[in-house]
Amino acid sequence: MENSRPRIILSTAISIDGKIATKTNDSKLSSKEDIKRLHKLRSKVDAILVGKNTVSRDDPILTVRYAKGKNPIRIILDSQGTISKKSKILQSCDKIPTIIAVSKKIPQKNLEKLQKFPIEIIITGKDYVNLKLLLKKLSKKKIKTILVEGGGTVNWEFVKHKLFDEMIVTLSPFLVGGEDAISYVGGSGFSKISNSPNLRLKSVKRLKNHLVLHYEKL
Ligand SMILES: NC(=O)c1ccc[n+]([C@@H]2O[C@H](COP(=O)([O-])OP(=O)(O)OC[C@H]3O[C@@H](n4cnc5c(N)ncnc54)[C@H](O)[C@@H]3O)[C@@H](O)[C@H]2O)c1
Ligand SMILES: Nc1nc(=O)c(N)c(NC[C@H](O)[C@H](O)[C@H](O)COP(=O)(O)O)[nH]1
Repeated sequence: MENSRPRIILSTAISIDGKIATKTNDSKLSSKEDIKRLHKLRSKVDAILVGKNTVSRDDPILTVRYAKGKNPIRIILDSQGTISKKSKILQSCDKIPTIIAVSKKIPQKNLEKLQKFPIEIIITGKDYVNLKLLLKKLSKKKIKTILVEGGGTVNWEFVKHKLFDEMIVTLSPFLVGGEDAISYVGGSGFSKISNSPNLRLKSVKRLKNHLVLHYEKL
């Protein structure tokens, strides 16, 4: 099993109270130094993966800009294929390799919209992208390492299925609060602490007021 999927690194910046964005979706938690660290890491992986909501709310481009090195392949989980034509991801897909992972439930008109772009569309899962199958397909494409950059729903899917190897959490010196603000790991959650993946703290790096915590899954 371990060899049939790429190596997965989960990477997120969180507030002290474990949020990844405010209730109005302000997610700028990283400092300049932390962004540089993130871009260096991006330059070392084969692909970056995010969920559809992160694309619609942040409009990321997911390139390497504050470090030297190549851009990884971008992978978006978007079961229904609702990504906007105007998103930076689709607007730059002629220059940066892009994979949109959709489910069999994708409406025909959304599939046709996506097919007009020079991207790869991978269809797995009945209603929702099937992560295990997707990772198997990505492995066959020689994608060996994937940096998962959230958001909370995507993080939960990887945590729930224990489909990761490393976790890098930047603890940012902010308090966000709010029942509706998105947490680092969303979804339905575990009932017992003993259900959590076992993690070993490998290193702690201080970047001024931010702490970069690096864990490995045992
Ligand atoms: N601080 C940070 O480091 C950071 C990082 C990323 C995102 N964010 C924030 O997180 C928020 C978005 O998080 P979210 O939880 O709403 O959404 P998300 O970005 O995790 O996207 C979830 C969506 O992806 C799609 N999807 C398809 N197949 C899936 C699968 N197998 N597993 C999981 N998702 C699948 C579904 O439509 C699902 O609703 C935004 O506000 C963004 O700014 C913060
Ligand atoms: N490490 C980290 N710190 C943050 O403060 C933050 N908001 C994100 N969020 C991850 C998410 O995927 C973002 O949308 C991309 O970090 C934007 O990436 P670009 O600048 O477009 O390349 N990640």
